Amino acid sequence: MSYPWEDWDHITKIDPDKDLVDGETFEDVCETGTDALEIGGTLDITEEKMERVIEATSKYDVPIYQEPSNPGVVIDDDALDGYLIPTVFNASDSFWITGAHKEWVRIEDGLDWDRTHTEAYIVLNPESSVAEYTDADTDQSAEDVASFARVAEKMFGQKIIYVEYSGTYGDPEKVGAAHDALDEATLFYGGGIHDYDTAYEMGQHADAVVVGNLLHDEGVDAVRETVEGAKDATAELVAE
Ligand SMILES: CC(C)=CCC/C(C)=C/CC/C(C)=C/CC/C(C)=C/COP(=O)(O)OP(=O)(O)O
Ligand SMILES: O=P(O)(O)OC[C@@H](O)CO
Ligand SMILES: [Mg+2]
Repeated sequence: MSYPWEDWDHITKIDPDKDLVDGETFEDVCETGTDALEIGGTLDITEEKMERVIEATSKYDVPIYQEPSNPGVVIDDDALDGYLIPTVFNASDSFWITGAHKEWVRIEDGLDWDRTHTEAYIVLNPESSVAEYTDADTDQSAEDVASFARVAEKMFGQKIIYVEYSGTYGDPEKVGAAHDALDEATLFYGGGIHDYDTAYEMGQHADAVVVGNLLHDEGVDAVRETVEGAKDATAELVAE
């Protein structure tokens, strides 16, 4: 079976709680060359804000996925290509590993399983709200990260492993270790990507890089540069 994310090099994460840079539109975002949009964030996400972004982005060609940070914000909308549901492998509280998921499945009947996928997060920036929120144990060596990645793929059948440094640029060695540990699963990297070089460097280790804050802080021209960095890194790997 093949999955759409296997072809992605670059993902733009839109936080529905944050604005775009003045004068920029969702059409501009879709024209950066990014391969997919993930809509989600940790704080203050409401259904209304989510719906506004889905409505504005669904007119364009780029696939859109919701990444809900809790069961209460999931939007039932045919315009979504699917749902990428996080599970945090290094969370201290099992609520963020399987508990929230159990609640979601208990409350909702008729989930669309064909469009529902999981992302196995390894959260590594202790300063991030996602680390605080999930009480993640971020003190992980490259070997630990590789082992989590392998457990996620081989024992839990995860198709997407996500090394998450949300808000800060991470350690390429740890990202590379996760990549080396995987056979088939797709590796996402996110955190602190802000220009061509950082996208290029992490793009050499991860299958796809995720760019979040940059869109809201700097805008679409900066995002476009990261698309180029990520695409060039992949082109180079393919040529090797
Ligand atoms: C079962 C369902 C439907 C939901 C539960 C989903 C889970 C387990 C969420 C855990 C938290 C998580 C991994 C959320 C993903 C989104 C994310 C990492 C957002 C980044 O958050 P920001 O709001 O940008 O905050 P920081 O950058 O400061 O971390
Ligand atoms: O906001 P940044 O630091 O780009 O991180 C992207 C993403 O991994 C957040 O979940
Ligand atoms: Mg963020």
